[in-house]
Amino acid sequence: MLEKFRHYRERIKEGMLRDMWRQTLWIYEYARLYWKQMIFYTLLGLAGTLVSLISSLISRDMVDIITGQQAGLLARTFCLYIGFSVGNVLISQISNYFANKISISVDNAIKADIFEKMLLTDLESIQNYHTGDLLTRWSSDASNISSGVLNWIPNLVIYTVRFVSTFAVVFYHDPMFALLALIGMPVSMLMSKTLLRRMKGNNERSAAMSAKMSGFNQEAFSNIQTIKAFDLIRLYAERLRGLQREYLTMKLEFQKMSMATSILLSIVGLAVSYSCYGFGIYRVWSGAISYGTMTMFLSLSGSLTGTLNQLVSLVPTAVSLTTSAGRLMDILDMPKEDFSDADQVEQFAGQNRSDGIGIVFSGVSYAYHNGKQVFCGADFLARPKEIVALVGPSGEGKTTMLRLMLGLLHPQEGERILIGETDGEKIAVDPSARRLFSYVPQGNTMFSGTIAENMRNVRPEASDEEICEVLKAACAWEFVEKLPDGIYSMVGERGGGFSEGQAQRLSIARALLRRSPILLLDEATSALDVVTERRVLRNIMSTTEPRTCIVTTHRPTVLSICQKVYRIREQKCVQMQEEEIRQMMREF
Ligand SMILES: Nc1ncnc2c1ncn2[C@@H]1O[C@H](COP(=O)(O)OP(=O)(O)OP(=O)(O)O)[C@@H](O)[C@H]1O
Repeated sequence: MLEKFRHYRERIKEGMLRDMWRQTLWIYEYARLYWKQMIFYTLLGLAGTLVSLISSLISRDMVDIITGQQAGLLARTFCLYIGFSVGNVLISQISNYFANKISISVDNAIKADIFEKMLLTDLESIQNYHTGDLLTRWSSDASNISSGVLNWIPNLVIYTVRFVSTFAVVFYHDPMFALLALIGMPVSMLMSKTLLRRMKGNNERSAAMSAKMSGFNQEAFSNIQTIKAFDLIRLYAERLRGLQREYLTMKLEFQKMSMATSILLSIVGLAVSYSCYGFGIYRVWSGAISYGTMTMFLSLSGSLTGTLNQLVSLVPTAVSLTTSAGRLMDILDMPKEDFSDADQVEQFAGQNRSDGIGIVFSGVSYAYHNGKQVFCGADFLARPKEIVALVGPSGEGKTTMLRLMLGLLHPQEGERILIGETDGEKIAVDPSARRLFSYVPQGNTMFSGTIAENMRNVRPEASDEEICEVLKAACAWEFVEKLPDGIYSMVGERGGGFSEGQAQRLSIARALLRRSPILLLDEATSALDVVTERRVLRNIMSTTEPRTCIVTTHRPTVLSICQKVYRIREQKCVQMQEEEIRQMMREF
């Protein structure tokens, strides 16, 4: 016995069972937040069980009164029976209503929590996952957890209580009959053991397949233009069919296992009910029990077998629950961004509101997780209110430098600090300091909604006048004012309905509205003509806000309005001399 216990303890510590245990503890952390809902849900289930048990007892009395084996008031028993049957229906409907209400609110709460935690995850770590995969984990796996949290534990309690109470009632009337109703139990137990092993692998494969399909669909739908332009419709349609075939083969394989399980369980169920049936007839024939008791036995033996199967079916649910928990834990266990310095940043921002904020990098080295070394001892300085350009060949590290400034990436070596006008004031660059930046990344980053909604994403209290003002500064007003709905015109997904240059100007306007002391423009004016580009940059710097501006560019025309130019090359960031800049402009 002790040996067996040690054996199981060892198995729990290593391998699959250890993972399942860890995942169960993780689910428990969520489950305990919703204990009140779970108790309520459980009580509803138990009330249903109680009412249906009482109905069975009344039905027994009723049959016995009709067949003359028991004296009693038929009308009263009949009314009671009808009353309890209606009560049963009402309780099950009310219980469904509350179960739905609780289920949706718990699902919402868990999803909102997981959504926020996913967004707080370190950028580089989370970007290792395909967005389709992330979406599947957030939607399907989180739903699985919420329904599991709510159903699994209460159902375990409800089914166990139902099983024990039904068994007790039958046992009280006829112990032999009760034991007969349980002859299927060893088979069910054996099945649950086999199911546990097989289901774990199946669930993992199934989740990976769903992530693959969701990734494929999401990528295909967001690249319809490219698929059409390269005449890839047939190729993509064929790829989808390939994925569907793979999905079908996998599902059929699972289905075969489920069929075998169901057939076996049904045969056992049939054997049990026929044995009970035969035994019941024998007991009535021998005068040991009444007709009413036999009817009750038959319905309760069915309920016993049914409840046992429901208990067994909790095994695959538990496995799927822990698999989902494992998939979410992969994401949620990754490093999180730390916003604990928010107060310090607030204070620093207040002290430097009128003089502006600059940024200094000293000896910064950075390599991406895949080992790609981008910087090795790089230095950079932008004093408050300066406009500084970052130039360099494609792929040398300009965008990476801006991500390091935003605290989205963390250098392996070196120091990044934000400075005020006087040298004494400084704070470290970290996620809390991100609120001091406005960023216009490469590509189209507008959200779907109106222009005004896009603007108010960064400053909800902005008035229409303020929005028009920044649109003018970004040279976007000239096309927005011609739109029939002005700032209330709709922007499609990823800036749909606007040209690349127009979307860039809208993005710049949005960044300006944020009124941050440091503005980062990552080739944000690349789609504009040279004259508009210069006008935009001049407007940005001529506003009354004390703004430091860092621009990455491939176009030397911008350089003449910059106070400093840094060149990124061979993992270093070096300030260019006047003559070098002039030479660069001449060669362009
Ligand atoms: N998420 C990432 N993981 C691994 N390597 C990356 C990642 N992002 C960029 N890189 C690599 O880092 C290097 C610098 O990329 P970065 O985007 O900073 O260049 P860039 O100078 O901005 O280029 P461009 O002018 O073309 O925009 C490139 O070699 C790129 O392959």
